[in-house]
Amino acid sequence: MCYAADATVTKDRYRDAMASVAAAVNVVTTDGPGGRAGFTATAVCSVTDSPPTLLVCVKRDSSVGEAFRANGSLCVNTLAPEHQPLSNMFGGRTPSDERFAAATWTTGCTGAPVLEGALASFDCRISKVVDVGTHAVLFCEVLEIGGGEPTEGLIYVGRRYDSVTACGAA
Ligand SMILES: NC(=O)c1ccc[n+]([C@@H]2O[C@H](COP(=O)([O-])OP(=O)(O)OC[C@H]3O[C@@H](n4cnc5c(N)ncnc54)[C@H](O)[C@@H]3O)[C@@H](O)[C@H]2O)c1
Ligand SMILES: Cc1cc2c(cc1C)N(C[C@H](O)[C@H](O)[C@H](O)COP(=O)(O)O)c1[nH]c(=O)[nH]c(=O)c1N2
Repeated sequence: MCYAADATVTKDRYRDAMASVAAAVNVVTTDGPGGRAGFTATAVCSVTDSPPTLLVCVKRDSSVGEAFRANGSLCVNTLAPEHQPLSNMFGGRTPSDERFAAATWTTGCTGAPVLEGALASFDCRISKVVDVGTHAVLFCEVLEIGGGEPTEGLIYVGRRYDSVTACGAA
């Protein structure tokens, strides 16, 4: 039985292990009094369907984090394989206006940009924020859902992109 992390559980060892965990890729957006912002996130997961709630983890020292807190709302846009270049743009070092110019957007009920062609989009009110280490965990109540039938999804695994085909899809 162990009650404390052993010395081998370093930040690098943790990241190396997490790199082997395949994850869906999302562009998370917001707009409002705190300004428009968006970033690529794999740290997104479903929490409960009653009320429909998901979570998003965002680095607290990132340039985008404050806009999400200030607006109190966001949209999770789940990416298709053709969105890989968009994922790289929203993944850092690209000015915000250039990120948004690279795709077509509509506006969700919260005012957040909704990506045209996203596999699914979840427009949400941020219901709770919990700071854990370097990240803020944003719990988000889903207010509006968009998107079509899933066919192929973009995943990130082994520090690179790949795609998966949904069972039954052509
Ligand atoms: N949760 C996150 O914040 C997260 C997730 C994926 C990628 N990234 C960022 O994207 C870039 C490329 O990542 P990579 O996968 O090629 O190599 P990497 O070695 O930086 O990350 C490997 C894996 O560790 C996890 N991870 C990375 N940074 C993290 C962080 N700060 N907090 C919690 N988990 C983290 C992710 O699952 C990631 O896929 C890096 O700058 C990385 O920080 C961040
Ligand atoms: C594939 C992939 C996956 C993630 C990221 C990157 C990439 C390439 N990044 C990093 C994040 O997108 C990047 O730091 C943003 O651009 C934040 O804005 P600034 O870095 O401050 O411009 C990221 N950041 C974060 O806070 N939570 C996450 O889940 C992820 N996931």
